[in-house]
Amino acid sequence: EVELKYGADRLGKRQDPAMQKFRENRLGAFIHWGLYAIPGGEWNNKTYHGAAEWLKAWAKVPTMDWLELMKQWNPQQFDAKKWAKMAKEMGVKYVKITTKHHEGFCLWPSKYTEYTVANTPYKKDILGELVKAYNAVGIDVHFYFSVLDWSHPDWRSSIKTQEDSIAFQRFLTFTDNQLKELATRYPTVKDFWFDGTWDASIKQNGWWTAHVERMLKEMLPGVTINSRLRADDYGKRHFDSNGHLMGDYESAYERRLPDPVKDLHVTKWDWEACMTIPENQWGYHKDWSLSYVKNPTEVLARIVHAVSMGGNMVVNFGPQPDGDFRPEEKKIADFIGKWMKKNSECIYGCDYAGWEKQDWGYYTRKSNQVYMVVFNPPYSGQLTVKTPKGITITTAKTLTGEQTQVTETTRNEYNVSLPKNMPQEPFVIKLEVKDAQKTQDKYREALT
Ligand SMILES: Cc1ccc([C@@H]2N[C@@H](C)[C@@H](O)[C@H]2O)cc1
Repeated sequence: EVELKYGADRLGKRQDPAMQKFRENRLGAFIHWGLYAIPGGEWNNKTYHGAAEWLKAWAKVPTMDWLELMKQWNPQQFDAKKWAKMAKEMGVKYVKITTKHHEGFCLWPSKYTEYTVANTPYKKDILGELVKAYNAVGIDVHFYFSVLDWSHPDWRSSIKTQEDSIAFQRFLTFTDNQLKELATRYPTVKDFWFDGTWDASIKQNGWWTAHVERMLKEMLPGVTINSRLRADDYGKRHFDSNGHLMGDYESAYERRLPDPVKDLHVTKWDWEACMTIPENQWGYHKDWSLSYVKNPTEVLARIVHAVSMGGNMVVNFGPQPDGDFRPEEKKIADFIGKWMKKNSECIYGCDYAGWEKQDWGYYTRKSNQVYMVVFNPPYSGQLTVKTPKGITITTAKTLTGEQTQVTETTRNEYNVSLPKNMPQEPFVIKLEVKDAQKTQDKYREALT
C-alpha cells in the first residue's frame, strides 16, 4: 500500500448506531429544487432536452442573467408540512435536499452570499421549514451540497495561475463557512451528500476534502458523508490509491445500478444509488414527453434491486416553481407508498441475501428470513430457488400469510409454487431458512 495522508479514514463498514440507521432506512427521496425550476428547461422560447437543473449551461446563460431569476422566486403553494406528509405516505425514511446546486442559489439564508432565499420575494428559510417538517414526522434529513458553484467569482475548475490558486483558496474558505453554517443552523441533519467535485481544482486539493469530512464529523457526531466528496493525495476519487472506499458509503450509482451477477463486489461495502423518474431530469422540467418516464413498477424494481445488493435507493422529485409537485410524481409516490404499506418488511433493515439471482425477481434478507420479491412470475408456476451449501428452506408463505408449496427438486434447489390467488402487482414470499453450518456450531459449542 502507498502512504496516504488523505486516503480512507476507516476500513470496512461503519457499525455505529447512526450508520446502522442510515443502512436500515434503505429508501429515501431526493428533492432537487432551485431557480432552475422557474424556467423548467426553457430559455428564450427554446426548450432544451438536457437536465433542467443544468439549463444555465445548455443555454449559456451569463451568471448575472441567471440569478435575475431570484426576483421570480415566490413559491406560493409551498407547504413543508404537505411535503412531509407526502414523503411519510410514500414510506421514505429520509429525504436528501439540495441546499445549493451548481447555480449557487441557497435554500437557506446564508450570510456568506447574497444569492439566497432571503433575497427573494419569498424571503423565508425554506430549508429550515423542511428540516422541521420532515423531522416532525420521523423522517431523517440529508443535505445535498454542490461544491461547484457557478455564482461565485472565486470558483475555478482548474488551477492554472498563482491568481487561480489564491482565488480558489478563498473559495474553499467560503465553502467551509457555508458548511459550518449548515451544520450549526440545522444540527439534526444526518448526512451530507456532496456533488460538483469532479473538477481538477478539487482533485488536486484532496487534503481539503478530507478536512471537510473530519470537520463535519467533529461538529455532528454520527453524520454520514458520501464518497463523492473525497479525493486522496493523488486525486483518486471515491476509492483511494490503495482501493479503500473513502467517506461512509459509495455514491457513484447515479441513474444506474450494479449488475446482480457481475457486480457482487458492492455487497462488501455500504452504497446508495439515486435515480430520476424521467431518463435524466433532476430539477423540474416543463416537458416530460421528451424522454422515457419510468412507470411506478419500474421505479419499485430499482428500489428492490438496490436493497437486494445491500444498497439504499433515493428516488428523485423535482418540485414545480410554485412549490407543489407535478401529478406524475404524486402518482409514483402514491404507488410506492401503497406497496410499501403491504410489503415494507422486505425493504427496511434488509440486506443482500447471498443467493444466486433468479429471473423472477430479487432476494432480500433480514437475519434468517429471506424474502423473494417477485416481479416476473413464470408460466411454469414454479419459482426456482437455489440455496447456498448448508442452507435449507423450512417454510414459505406470502406476507398475507398464504402458504406456498416448497419442493426440493435436487440438492440445494427448490421449486416454490406461486400463491393461488396471485396479486396483480409485485409480491413477496417470505422464507424461513435453516443454516446447517450455524446450528452445527451451536451444537458443537454445547458439547465442549
Ligand atoms: C455530468 C453530471 C454532473 C452533475 C450531475 C448532478 N448530479 C445529480 C445528483 C444531479 O444533481 C445532477 O445535476 C449529473 C451529471
